Amino acid sequence: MNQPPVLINDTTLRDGEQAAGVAFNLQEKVAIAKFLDAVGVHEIEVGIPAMGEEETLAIKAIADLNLQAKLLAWNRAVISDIQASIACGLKRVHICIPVSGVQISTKFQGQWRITLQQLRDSVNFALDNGLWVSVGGEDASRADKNFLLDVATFAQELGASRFRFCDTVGILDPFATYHRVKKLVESISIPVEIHTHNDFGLATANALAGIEAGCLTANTTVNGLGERAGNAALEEVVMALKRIYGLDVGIDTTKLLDLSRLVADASRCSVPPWKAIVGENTFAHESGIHAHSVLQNPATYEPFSPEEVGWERRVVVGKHSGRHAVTQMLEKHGIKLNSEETKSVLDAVRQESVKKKRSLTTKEVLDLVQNGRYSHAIR
Ligand SMILES: CC(=O)SCCNC(=O)CCNC(=O)[C@H](O)C(C)(C)COP(=O)(O)OP(=O)(O)OC[C@H]1O[C@@H](n2cnc3c(N)ncnc32)[C@H](O)[C@@H]1OP(=O)(O)O
Ligand SMILES: O=C(O)CCC(=O)C(=O)O
Repeated sequence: MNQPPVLINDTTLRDGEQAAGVAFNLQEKVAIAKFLDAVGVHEIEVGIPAMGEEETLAIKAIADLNLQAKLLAWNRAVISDIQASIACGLKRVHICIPVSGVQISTKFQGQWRITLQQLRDSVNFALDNGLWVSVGGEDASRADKNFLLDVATFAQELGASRFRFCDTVGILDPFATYHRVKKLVESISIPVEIHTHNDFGLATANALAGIEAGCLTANTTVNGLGERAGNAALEEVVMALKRIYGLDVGIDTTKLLDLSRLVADASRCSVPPWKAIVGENTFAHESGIHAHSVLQNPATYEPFSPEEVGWERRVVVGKHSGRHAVTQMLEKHGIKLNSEETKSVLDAVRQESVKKKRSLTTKEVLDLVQNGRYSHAIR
């Protein structure tokens, strides 16, 4: 098969797990890696071997699975970090160095030459040990533009096979992302990866802008889990590429919901109902005008069919319902009401929904009909 136009390098097991309070155990890490691989994710950032034994045991267990997906571990520009990655049996490493003034002054006391020396030493060490190397420019979005290009060129000259552009604190918009990444892509010959954060709710849009500007890989996480407001969500990037850009990256989208549930469960971070692609309301219709149309033609209010991402469509009855949805629900249960009776059921539904603060179950609607004792109701 030809290589897809864009590769997904999923970092749920690294940046996803960095979300405050999230801690996967070995079994969960292995299950998530297997699922990512099964849906066709091309690369998995499995974690940070420098964290110690618990983490390295999980990473080794994933490496032993011989998955189709390529595995890489995250490292600082520190030789002992690379040694820890090698000890896990990994063949690919990602090596991060800060590139913005604020990061270099805080972490390296402003000594950018030392930062670059550490990068050189760690990349050389990795290459000498036969590893494939990706270099990450942490806080690239706040870096001096020329310095960023110098670092990326330096990484390329050292022998890195990829450079990751990181919008570490999520401060770019898609337009700025496009221009900055395009400049980077045009300045180096190794592929560029986009890594975005969601501090202003723009992570997915910025990941797409990076891809549009020429990135070959996008760093994503399931459910957008990750540091602070999270990362670009795997399911959003994949579906936007498929449905907005017409780019099929070879991922089985029908499994995205199950994958989301697995990660929500393991992370103990539930997904809000309105969350794109995997939120429980994404294919639920309550409003009368919507339900009336969707019952005839779902395309009126759905961008694509629910089955494409593992959902089923739901038309629910609640405060905003109109008579068409209620009539359809009742007729399915052999109940035919005249228009006055339907209106009266709708009034009761609205009151009950406000009281319960949710839509009603079928049984609750049937009970309302029963309690209304409509003479025309046949069962
Ligand atoms: C933007 C990102 O997401 S970067 C990824 C961040 N992820 C994590 O931090 C999660 C896992 N981290 C950890 O388990 C630990 O922080 C470890 C094992 C990596 C390091 O732990 P410790 O040695 O206890 O150091 P601590 O975390 O307190 O401080 C970080 C150290 O790394 C240095 N450092 C930070 N980034 C880099 C880098 N890219 N390259 C080299 N050194 C770095 C800091 O300057 C500091 O150095 P110092 O100990 O000499 O002062
Ligand atoms: O991989 C890197 O270089 C840094 C990654 C990261 O998590 C970030 O910058 O937000």
